[in-house]
Amino acid sequence: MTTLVIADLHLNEQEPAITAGFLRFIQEQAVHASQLYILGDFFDYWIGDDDPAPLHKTVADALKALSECGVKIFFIHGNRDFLLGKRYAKQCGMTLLPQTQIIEAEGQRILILHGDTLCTDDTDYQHYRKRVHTKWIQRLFLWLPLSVRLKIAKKMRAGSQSANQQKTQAIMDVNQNAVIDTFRQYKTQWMIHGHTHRPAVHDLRIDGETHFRGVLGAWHSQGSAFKITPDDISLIFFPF
Ligand SMILES: O=C(CCCCNC(=O)Nc1ccc(S(=O)(=O)N2CCN(c3cc(Cl)cc(C(F)(F)F)c3)CC2)cc1)NO
Ligand SMILES: [Mn+2]
Repeated sequence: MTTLVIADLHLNEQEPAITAGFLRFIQEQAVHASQLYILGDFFDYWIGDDDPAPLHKTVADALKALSECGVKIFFIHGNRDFLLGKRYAKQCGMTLLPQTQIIEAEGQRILILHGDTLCTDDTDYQHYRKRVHTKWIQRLFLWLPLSVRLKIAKKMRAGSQSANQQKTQAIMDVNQNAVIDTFRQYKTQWMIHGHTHRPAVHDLRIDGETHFRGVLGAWHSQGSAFKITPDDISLIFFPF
C-alpha cells in the first residue's frame, strides 16, 4: 500500500485552480492510499474554526468522504493554519498531530514536521511564532469577533509578505545545525517537511550514517507529494 504526504497548498478563495487540483488529487491518488499526511500551510490563512468561508466546507466534505473510504488522514499545523482546531479536524475526519512526529509508514520510520521550526536563522519569525503559540494569546485572539480577526489577518498577511521580501533567501531556509540536532534527537533516517517551498531530497552524513531530508513543493502551478511504499520514498509532481 501507499502513504502520501503533502503540504503548502496554501488553499484560498482567490486560487480556485489549486482547490480543483487538490480535489482531483483526492479523487485520483489519495483514494488509493492507506494514509494521507498533510504537513501544514494547507490553508493560506486560518483565523478560527468558526470562519464560514465556503472553501472550508468544500475541503472538509472531500476529506471526510476520503476518510470514509478508509484512508487515514493526519494533519500537522503550519505557520499559516496553526489555529486549525479539533472541531474542523473532526469535520474533515482527520487527526491532529503534534508539530513534530515520528510515523511508521509502510514499514518506514519517518520524522514529519512543517519545517518552520528548522528555520532558526529567522529570529524575527521565531519570536513571532513563540508569541502566537502561547495558549492564552490564542484564546484571546479566538475570542475576538470574526470581523476583527479578519482585519488583523489581512494586515498580518500583507505584513509578512513585505517582511519576507526584505529577508535573504538564506535565513528563510532551514538551518543545517537545526536539521542535524533534529536527526540526532529523533534518530530516524528520513525526515519530510514543507514550509521552504524548495522541493528536493537532500542526503547528509551525520555520525557516519546517511540521512535524508525530503522537502515538499508548494502547490503554485502543480501538485507535489512524497509517495511512500514499503521499498521506496519518492518526491512526485503532477499537474492540477
Ligand atoms: O508562509 C510562509 C512565509 C512567511 C512565514 C512567516 N509569516 C507568517 O506565518 N505569516 C502569517 C501567518 C498566518 C496569518 S493568518 O492570517 O492566518 N493569521 C493572522 C492572525 N493570527 C493571530 C493569531 C494569534 Cl494566536 C494572535 C494574533 C495576534 F495577537 F497577533 F493578533 C494573530 C492567526 C493567523 C497571517 C500571516 N511560508 O510558508
Ligand atoms: Mn509555511
